[in-house]
Amino acid sequence: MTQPEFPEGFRSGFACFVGRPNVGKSTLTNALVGQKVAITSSRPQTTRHAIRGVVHRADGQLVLVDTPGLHRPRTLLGERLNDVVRTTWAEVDVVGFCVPADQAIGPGDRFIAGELAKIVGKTPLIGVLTKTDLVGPEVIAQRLVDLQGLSGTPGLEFTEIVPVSASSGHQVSLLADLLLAQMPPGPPLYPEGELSDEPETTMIAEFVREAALEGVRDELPHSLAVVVEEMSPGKVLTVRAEIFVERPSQKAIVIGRGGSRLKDVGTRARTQIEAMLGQKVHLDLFVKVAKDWQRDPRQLRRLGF
Ligand SMILES: Nc1nc2c(ncn2[C@@H]2O[C@H](COP(=O)(O)OP(=O)(O)OP(=O)(O)O)[C@@H](O)[C@H]2O)c(=O)[nH]1
Repeated sequence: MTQPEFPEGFRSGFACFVGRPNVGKSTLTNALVGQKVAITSSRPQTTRHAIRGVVHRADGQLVLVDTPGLHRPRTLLGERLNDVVRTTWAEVDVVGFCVPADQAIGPGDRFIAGELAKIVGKTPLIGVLTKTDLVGPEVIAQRLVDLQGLSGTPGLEFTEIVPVSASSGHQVSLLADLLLAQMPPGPPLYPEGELSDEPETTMIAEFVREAALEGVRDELPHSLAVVVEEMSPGKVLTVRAEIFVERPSQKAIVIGRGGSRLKDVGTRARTQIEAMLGQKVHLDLFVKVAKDWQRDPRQLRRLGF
C-alpha cells in the first residue's frame, strides 16, 4: 500500500482534556474545533461519550477526544465512565490537564493529578488554566504557579502550561499550536471539513439530554439517558427518541404540568438538531422509567454504555 501524500512537516494525532467536572473541557473542545460538537452545560458530568472534534490546520490535524469527568465511582455507570477515561488517557498523543482559573486547586485536582501520574507515563502533558476571563491577572499568575506546583506529584511533569479562555477565544490558537507540536508527523486522519465522527444519532441523543437537563434539580442529571429509537427520512425528518429516567417521580418532572416542560425540551432539542443537519425535523419524545438503570448491566448495555 502506498502512503497517502501529505505536506512536509504535517503532523496528526489525538489529544484529550482531563480535569474535574465543569472545568470547561467541552467548551474548550468546541472553541478549538470552531463548531458545537460536544454538549456543554453548567451541570457536572454531562459528557458521557468520547466525542471527537477535528481541528483542521494547514500544518496538521488534531483529533480531540472529549472524555467524561473522572470521579469517585458509586455506581456501575461511574466505574464504566472511569474506565473510559483511563483508556483514553493511555491512547492519546498528548493530554491537556485543565483547571479553572476561578477556583483554587483543590483535592479533586490533586486526585486527578495522582491518577494521571500513574497512567500517563511518557504521554506529554500540557497544563491548561481555563476560564481566564473570569479573573484578573494577579489571580491568573497565582494559579499558574499553583498549577506548576502540581508537577511535584511524583511522575507528573508538564511539557507546557498555558492560560486560555474558551469564551473569549484568548490563547485558544496558541493551545492548538502547543498540542499540535506534540503530534507525530503523519497524514491527516480525517477528510477535510469533518468535525466529528460521532454518529448523528448519538449527537441527537445528546442534544435531547442537554435540553432535558436544563433547569432541573441536582439529582436528575445522573438519572437521565436518551436513546434515539428511529429516524425516518422524508421532506421532514422524523426522529423518535426515548428519555429514560429511574423513577416515576422523575418522569413527572421531565414531562411537567400538562406536558409543558417536555414540549419546551422538544423545541430546544429540535432547533439544535435542525441546525446540525440543515433540514426540518419532527421530533417525537417519549419518557420512560427504567428502574435503577445505572446499577443494572443489562440496561446499561441497552442504553449504550
Ligand atoms: N466564563 C467562562 N465560562 C466557561 C469557559 N469555559 C467553560 N465555561 C462554562 O463552564 C461550564 C462548564 O463547561 P463545560 O465545557 O461543560 O465543562 P466540562 O469540563 O466539559 O464538564 P463535564 O462535561 O461535566 O466534564 C459551562 O457553564 C461553560 O459555559 C470560559 O472560558 N469562560
